[in-house]
Amino acid sequence: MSQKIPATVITGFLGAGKTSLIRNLIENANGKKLALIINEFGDLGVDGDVLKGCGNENCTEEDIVELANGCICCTVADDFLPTIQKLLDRDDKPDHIIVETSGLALPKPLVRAFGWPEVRTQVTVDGVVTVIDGPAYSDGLFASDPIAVQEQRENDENLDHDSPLEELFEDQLNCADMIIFNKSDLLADQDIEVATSEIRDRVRSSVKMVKTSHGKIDARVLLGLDAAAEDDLAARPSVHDDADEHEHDDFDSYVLDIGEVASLDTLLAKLQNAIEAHGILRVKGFLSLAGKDMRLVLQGVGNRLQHYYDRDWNPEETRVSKLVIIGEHDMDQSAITRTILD
Ligand SMILES: Nc1nc2c(ncn2[C@@H]2O[C@H](COP(=O)(O)OP(=O)(O)OP(=O)(O)O)[C@@H](O)[C@H]2O)c(=O)[nH]1
Repeated sequence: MSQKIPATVITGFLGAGKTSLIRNLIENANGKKLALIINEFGDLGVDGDVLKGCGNENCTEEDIVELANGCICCTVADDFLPTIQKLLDRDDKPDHIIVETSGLALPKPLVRAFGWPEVRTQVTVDGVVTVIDGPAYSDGLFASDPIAVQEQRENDENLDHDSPLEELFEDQLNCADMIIFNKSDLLADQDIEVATSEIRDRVRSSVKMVKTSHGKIDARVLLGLDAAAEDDLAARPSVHDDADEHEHDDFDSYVLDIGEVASLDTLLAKLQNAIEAHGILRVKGFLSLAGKDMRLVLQGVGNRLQHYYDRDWNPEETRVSKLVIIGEHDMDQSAITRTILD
């Protein structure tokens, strides 16, 4: 029998740096031919577009498949399985498959799908890599709020989990073979030490931990973990093990079309206000600026906004300015829109 193709599952919360890690991997693949399956929460397909912009021969546009119909963990049968089957049916098979889950996905149902008979004979999960947003962890974003949890429990006796963010974080840690503690450039050494030692206490002793900036890590460290995670599910407990599927009702996203931007500074100030006033978790998209030939990529994680020009607008494409906005389910979309557009 021919050797199985290794697949790496990259998981981690919204904006942790998964796409940055993959971009770095494409550029340093040591000649390996990669295929990417990119799953995104929100309808804009920003990550896929950013990665296609790399233009690298290790990973051409045809090697990148986007799955934008919600979280991969809940659409494995409809989306993931046919996609991977198509990759495996190709004449020029990839050397390694990388799957980027959405920041809200639970990794375990995806790993379980690799155990399905049609897949397991041809592919094995080389490793589950969980990317952590270092500063967000240190700011306590994933820590449960014991008082709030207790109050929720008193109102709902069936509630058996912590906050949605804490719960996701726990699942992503429990499933990991490797933890990437990212954005270490934004933290002091002492904070990194405290955070990484807390995290180490929460994961299996075999889990490797690496700190990175901008997802820069040697491909030889990231790939080749040889975990066969699909055969090792029992060691990866999930708070959702007893549920058929998990609800994404805790989170919501919408796309805002803001038209041509006259002043980037004004827009950034309004966005900052909206993020702070409405607890927006993630903003990303492309902007058309008046008088500029290039497309601007805008990325917001928590209250940190970044932007850069990625390429010229093509003469045949319509210049649009669209942002996907992701927050908890009760975010007030019309108030957010007013803050940004008025
Ligand atoms: N300062 C700093 N910024 C980073 C680092 N890694 C990623 N970023 C920035 O964080 C933002 C989000 O990075 P992505 O790589 O898109 O994160 P992601 O996990 O793919 O995001 P989602 O797919 O939306 O969940 C971008 O603006 C990146 O440039 C890092 O190590 N340091």
